[in-house]
Amino acid sequence: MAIATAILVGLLGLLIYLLVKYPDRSIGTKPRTDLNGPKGLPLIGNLLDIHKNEKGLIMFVYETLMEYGPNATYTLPGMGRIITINNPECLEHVMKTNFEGYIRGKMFYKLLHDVLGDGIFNTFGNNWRMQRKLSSHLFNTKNFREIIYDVFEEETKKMLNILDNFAKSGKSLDLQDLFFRFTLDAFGKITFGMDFKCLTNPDNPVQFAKSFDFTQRVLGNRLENPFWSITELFTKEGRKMREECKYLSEFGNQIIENRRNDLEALKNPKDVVNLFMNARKDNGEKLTDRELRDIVLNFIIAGRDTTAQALSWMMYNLMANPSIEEKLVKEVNSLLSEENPISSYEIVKQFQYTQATLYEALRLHPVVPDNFRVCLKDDVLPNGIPIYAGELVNWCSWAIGRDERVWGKDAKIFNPERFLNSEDGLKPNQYKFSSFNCGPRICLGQNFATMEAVMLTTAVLRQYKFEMTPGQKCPPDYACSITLPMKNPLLVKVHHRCVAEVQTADNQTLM
Ligand code: HEM
Repeated sequence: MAIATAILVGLLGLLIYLLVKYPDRSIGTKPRTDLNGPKGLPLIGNLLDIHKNEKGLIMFVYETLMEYGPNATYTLPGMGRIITINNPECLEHVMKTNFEGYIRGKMFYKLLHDVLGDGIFNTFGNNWRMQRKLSSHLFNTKNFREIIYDVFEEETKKMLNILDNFAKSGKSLDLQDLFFRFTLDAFGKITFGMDFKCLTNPDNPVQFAKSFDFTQRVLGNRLENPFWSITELFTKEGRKMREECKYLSEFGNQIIENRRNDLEALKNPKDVVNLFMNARKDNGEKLTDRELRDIVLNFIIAGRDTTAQALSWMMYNLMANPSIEEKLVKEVNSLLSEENPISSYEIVKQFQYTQATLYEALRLHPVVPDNFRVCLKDDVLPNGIPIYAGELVNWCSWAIGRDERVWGKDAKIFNPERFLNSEDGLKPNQYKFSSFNCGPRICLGQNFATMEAVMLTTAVLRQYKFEMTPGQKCPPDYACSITLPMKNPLLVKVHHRCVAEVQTADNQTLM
């Protein structure tokens, strides 16, 4: 009894000590009186501030940016102190000038490892350099001409057929789901010579896609739950996560095994799997099957989800802004025709207004909305703010896209012309427009995704017009994920353009 009482008193004493030591911040963090930021609670810092926000972390960071400016600070249990770098100068410093000084860190590595393993998204240092160098071979002009364009054309034709059926039947269509099917089919063919048949068998749910979506959702939840590694041991979600990760891992292994047994496919020098199978690491060894599997899965995430979400947000914004859609269709009609209904490789770059519309959708709905790095060695930002080793920096492209200090008074308005009228045009400053990331880790697939999205939207919008079915939330809610999918289906009616009714008033509500 006496021992129990002594332990209880000891624990109480420890709790009081911790409460006094960390009165407004998460446990283990040092105070930063030189920085502003939302006051936190004892021991858990700003954890509840994030959870009380419907849009979670991104809205919390946005509100912090509005109230305290681009370099504010907050704390979270498990993550420690986080300093925001929501301005182009600081982002450039972290992502380029002192590139070697910041990494994603052990905590994020562990959080993402079940799904991303040691693939390109989740590695730093030599492993990253090797994967980046090899991956970049896929994106050369020759490949664009010889493989990528042909696959996009073939898949675009399938999309046009599907839309034709929906226009005739008058049934509602989930546009977001269709874009996910399109990008997975196109990407599977280009990178692994594999047809997932998502477009040709629309009623047959692709288990791989379902598992993938589930794991993305859980990764999103993990970002907002510092205790995920414990809670997932006991929850249904945790159990399912382990099952789905196992399925994905076996799926990736199967791709590698099939390839090893397919002598014909092994001869294709441009295929991503082959590229990596033949590659040598710095120590001269070949990659293991496990390493190859991680690379395959990372590529699917990169190629499927991102572009499908960009297309969904672009279409939503066009439906909400008919005058912009009208300008885009005018451009389409000036370059495409009955005889040439799909853009050729040669003219795809001429769809400047369409590309600007895609970038504007990504400016306001960046598919990687939030990002973090851990500081390895004490550092100073260009504006004199010190960052100490172990502290995290955080930038939120979603919040930066809405900041008038960066984008001017109309920051929250959907206006593709801002790209065309600016000096940089369609090559915007990557530290201001960070939707494709920035610095040496800028997205390798930017041109790939741009070409895919422009080819598809121009062919589709020349012939069809979408109308949102009534009763849906505008703008759509975000699903919990590490990327930015819509929470609910994007339901539309499809009309042949010639008979479509013309709407007049733009609805630019975006927040
Ligand atoms: C609209 C479409 C896309 C957007 C907005 C986008 C955006 C991004 C972002 C923000 C990152 C950085 C992620 C991070 O590590 O935090 C990234 C990295 C990457 N993206 Fe994309 N991406 C798109 C499409 C694609 C496509 C289609 C591919 C492949 C064909 C691709 C390949 C990659 C690769 C390989 C990386 C890793 C780069 C590295 O860490 O060195 N992306 N992308």
